[in-house]
Amino acid sequence: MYINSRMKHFGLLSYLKRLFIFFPFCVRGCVQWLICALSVRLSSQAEVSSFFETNTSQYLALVFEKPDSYLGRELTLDLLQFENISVRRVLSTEQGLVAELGVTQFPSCYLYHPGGNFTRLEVKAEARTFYFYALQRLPGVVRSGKPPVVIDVHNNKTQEPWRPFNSSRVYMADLESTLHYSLRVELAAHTVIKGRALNPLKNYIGVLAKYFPGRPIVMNTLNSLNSWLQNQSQDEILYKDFKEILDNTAQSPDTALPRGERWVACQGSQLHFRRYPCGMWTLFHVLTVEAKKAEASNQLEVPLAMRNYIHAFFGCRYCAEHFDNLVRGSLLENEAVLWLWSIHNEVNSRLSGALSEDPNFPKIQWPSPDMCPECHNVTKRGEHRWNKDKALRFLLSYFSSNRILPDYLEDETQILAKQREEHASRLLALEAEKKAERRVREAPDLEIQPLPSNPTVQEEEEEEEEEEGEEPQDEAVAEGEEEEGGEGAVAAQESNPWDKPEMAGGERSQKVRRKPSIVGMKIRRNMEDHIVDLDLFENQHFKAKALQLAASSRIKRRSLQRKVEPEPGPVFGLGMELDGGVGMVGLQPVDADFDMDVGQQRKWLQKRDLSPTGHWMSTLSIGFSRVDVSLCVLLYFLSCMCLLGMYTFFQHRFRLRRVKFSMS
Ligand SMILES: Cc1cc2nc3c(=O)[nH]c(=O)nc-3n(C[C@H](O)[C@H](O)[C@H](O)COP(=O)(O)OP(=O)(O)OC[C@H]3O[C@@H](n4cnc5c(N)ncnc54)[C@H](O)[C@@H]3O)c2cc1C
Repeated sequence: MYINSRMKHFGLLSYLKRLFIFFPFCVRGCVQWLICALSVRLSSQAEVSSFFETNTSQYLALVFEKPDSYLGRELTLDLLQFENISVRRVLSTEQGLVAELGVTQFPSCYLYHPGGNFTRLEVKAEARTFYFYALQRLPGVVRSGKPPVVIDVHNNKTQEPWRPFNSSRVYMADLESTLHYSLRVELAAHTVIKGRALNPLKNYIGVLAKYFPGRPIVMNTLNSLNSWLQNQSQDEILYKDFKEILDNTAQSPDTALPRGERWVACQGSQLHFRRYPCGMWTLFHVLTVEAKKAEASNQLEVPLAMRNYIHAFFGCRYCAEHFDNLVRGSLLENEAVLWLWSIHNEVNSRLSGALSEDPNFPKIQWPSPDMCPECHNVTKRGEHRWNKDKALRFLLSYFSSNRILPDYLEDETQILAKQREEHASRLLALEAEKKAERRVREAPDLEIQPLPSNPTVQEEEEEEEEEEGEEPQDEAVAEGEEEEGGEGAVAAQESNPWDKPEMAGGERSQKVRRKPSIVGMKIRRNMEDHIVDLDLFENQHFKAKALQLAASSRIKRRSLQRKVEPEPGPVFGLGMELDGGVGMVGLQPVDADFDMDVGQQRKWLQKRDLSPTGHWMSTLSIGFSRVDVSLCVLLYFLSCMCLLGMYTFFQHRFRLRRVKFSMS
């Protein structure tokens, strides 16, 4: 009996649970059906002729079809989220309109313009995909709430100059920019690369050295990185050692990877759109195609290297997780080119209309019917099918190394000259430092004070707090310095967002240790000192930048507060919120002068990604000064007192009334 009732109870519970799970889907289905039923309208000649008197749409798309066709309904649903276009079904039985336009083919689509004229929509096949693609690309048709960004072709001071490009070609400048970003910025967030992250790095550099179709100077760099990595027998490497090979500090001839980013086909209409993630996709498509052409014995080498690199290092952890799940769920076919293409299309379909989508470069199922009409097939029932053989042929040609355009590339001799200059100035700085140290040693009466000559923003803020009579809160920097190479050291570096871009690993700790001698010199600077103290100069320069940045980021944070904060969205490298995030800060800062460096990226990764609690804490405390908080507490206290006062007042009145009542 008891068991029976328990069973019933259990059955009811599981029923409720199921209901709870499926309820949202049922509601969604019903809502979609309702929307469809309400918005799919049959049009008559009378309605069409008066359409523009009551509507502000720029176009009216008339889908002429047989009564049993679903095309008009599907297109109405597809285009519901677009502005400036309306869709109407016109049945073949609607004699008036059919005769007026002389329609003989069902289905077919006609556009009705405000001027009163009709034009037939030309598509390769009378099918949903083709119609949808053609209609959403009509001038003026935009996704609701996403107006296209007007690209200012003429350079304005805050944006990079727009580089005109051919949208059906791949550019080497994008690929080199991706390498620069990946190797100098993304990897630099990891002071020590060890354990399970080391193999992905080795494989990534391995496939780059094998298949990257780069210029000789870049290939020399990739090859030296690859052989250096393969010779590392320990299970960890320091990023700063990796960087020395990358920057060719040994000055091997004709070896360099250009610095900086020059996005061309991966340019976005705003600085937070496209760029590095676009470059990453392009790079991996190129590598898979090159591996295929080289008839590599292991066709999975590139997809696996990509998956593991993304998993271990990709700046947008949210994207990496999604990608991981996608790859796990997909069949890693032997045909790597097609595999990556279909995975990419799945990502495109998920992100279509998301906040991270550049309105000027909408996410589509790629290649579009315009780019490769033969890649698209339509079944007899009007369904879309990919022609995979044609798609493979298209991909092999599109990403082929001999079609990659060299436009906008920095000249090789310039790159090498710059590298030599940098090397020379680095040597000069080292020499200056050594001289300074020698001077300190030779002058024993010098008072050595280990003052930090490069205060971080955090330290600045602490100083401010100390001035206000409060204790500094964070001692991570000091602790980190003591534990070089350990977690503390990482924390110390991560807590300093204004580190120089090329400073990583134990380098900073070493620098801090060297400081006393230089700081000591600072006190006696009045003595005619001809040594150029580059450290001091750089410190001042970075400090000024840091303060400027801190001010601008404070302003940004305050303005962001006014927006609705969604769930913590994915953080892309330097803080790009994608796919449901706010989409506020890009891979490149909004101000071109504002060089986001390694330290900043570390701070972003640490604050916004690696530690979700930290993210929320920082989100909660954004923009509230101590005065705000005190005012809040004061107001809270006053309202409590007011409530208490009212309560006692009414209690007193009621008591008086009760007394009066009992007396009478
Ligand atoms: C591994 C990975 C995972 C990501 N996950 C997310 C995520 O979860 N959320 C998020 O918001 N963003 C994510 N991104 C970023 C996102 O996919 C886009 O890269 C970014 O929004 C820029 O889009 P885009 O318009 O430049 O085109 P991209 O999708 O970056 O494509 C770059 C270029 O590749 C070509 N192309 C497009 N589709 C295909 C295809 N199917 N096959 C071959 N070539 C194609 C086109 O020429 C296109 O211009 C991810 C990026 C990567 C590399």
